[in-house]
Amino acid sequence: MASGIPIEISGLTKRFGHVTAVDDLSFTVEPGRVTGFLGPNGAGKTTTLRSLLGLVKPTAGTATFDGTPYAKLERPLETVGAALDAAFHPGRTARDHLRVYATASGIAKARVDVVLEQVGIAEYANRRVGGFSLGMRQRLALAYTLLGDPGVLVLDEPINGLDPEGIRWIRIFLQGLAREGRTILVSSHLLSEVQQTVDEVVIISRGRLVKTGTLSSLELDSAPRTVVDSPDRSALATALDTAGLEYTPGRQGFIVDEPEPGRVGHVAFVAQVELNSLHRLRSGLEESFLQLVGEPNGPDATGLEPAATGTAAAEASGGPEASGGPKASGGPEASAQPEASGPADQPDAPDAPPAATTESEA
Ligand SMILES: Nc1ncnc2c1ncn2[C@@H]1O[C@H](COP(=O)(O)OP(=O)(O)OP(=O)(O)O)[C@@H](O)[C@H]1O
Repeated sequence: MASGIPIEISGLTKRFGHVTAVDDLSFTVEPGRVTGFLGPNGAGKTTTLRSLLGLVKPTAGTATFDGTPYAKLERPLETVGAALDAAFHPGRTARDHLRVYATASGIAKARVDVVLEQVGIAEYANRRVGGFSLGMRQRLALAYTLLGDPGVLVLDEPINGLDPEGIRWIRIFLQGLAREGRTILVSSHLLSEVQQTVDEVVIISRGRLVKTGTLSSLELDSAPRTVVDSPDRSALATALDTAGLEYTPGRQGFIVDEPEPGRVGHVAFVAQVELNSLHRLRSGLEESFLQLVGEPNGPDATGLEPAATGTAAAEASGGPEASGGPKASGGPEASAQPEASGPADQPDAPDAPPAATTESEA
């Protein structure tokens, strides 16, 4: 096995005509762990990966493997295994599909059966790929990436289309490869899809970096808050204001920017405000992710509907923009999403290698 080396993205920018797909993006992916490359549809993930693999020419910046661009790698397939836009000849068997690439790359044919075994489809080696399920195709694409036993794997949405058993399998498989010291970069538009698989996350939105770090650091961002309600919301709002607690009104009460319900209860007690609800609200990882990429799940991602404007609570709290609400980083454009269309330059050519080699610019 080739040793894992870092993937280095530095100041990467890619414009297609007037569309800025990737905007001054910088991050590093280290060996020995599985890194999730996350962002909603159209965020620029595929463009970044294609830049990394030399399939599109960056407008600015670099994307390298420990300083070396893909095109300059001496033995690319034995350094980097990449599955982007996997396309298969439907009439060819899984074994033949891999043999073609092994032969073209000077890789021993014996590797074909090794990798088919590794990804768990050895028993289908002589079946035509045309009859494969999406999950089997995903495994075949993965087998291709492993042909050269590379130290780096770059996988675009490898979990998409897998059933729960397939997801469990790929999680254990990728983590095993990472523990061997490989660098594993896995893209996905759904955090929930990869959260069991990845150790680190790189999150982008509209071509820009919004967060890098461990999955647990993202968990910290989804800090718990307290939901509290009273028959006298106006008095409760005054009590919260007096105590300096920040909050957002919801139909089921106020969502207070305070993790300890006991503290909120104490504030109400001191102000002699009767409560009829007091509990902790833990927002999920997925919500935290959606906040980061500027896609809050509705006006009140907590699941609590906002109070009608003009109620005592809303007035007392300063209305729906009061702090204590979701900390979306997307600003006023948070809901404006770029078109979710993928590159138009990915022909499903039956004989094309999994990494297509064309580029079109809008
Ligand atoms: N070849 C191209 N020509 C024109 N625009 C493109 C091209 N490739 C990508 N884009 C645009 O660049 C933006 C980023 O697209 P990209 O496919 O990189 O995002 P993504 O995060 O991979 O999304 P998805 O998960 O939907 O594939 C989108 O607005 C897309 O329409």
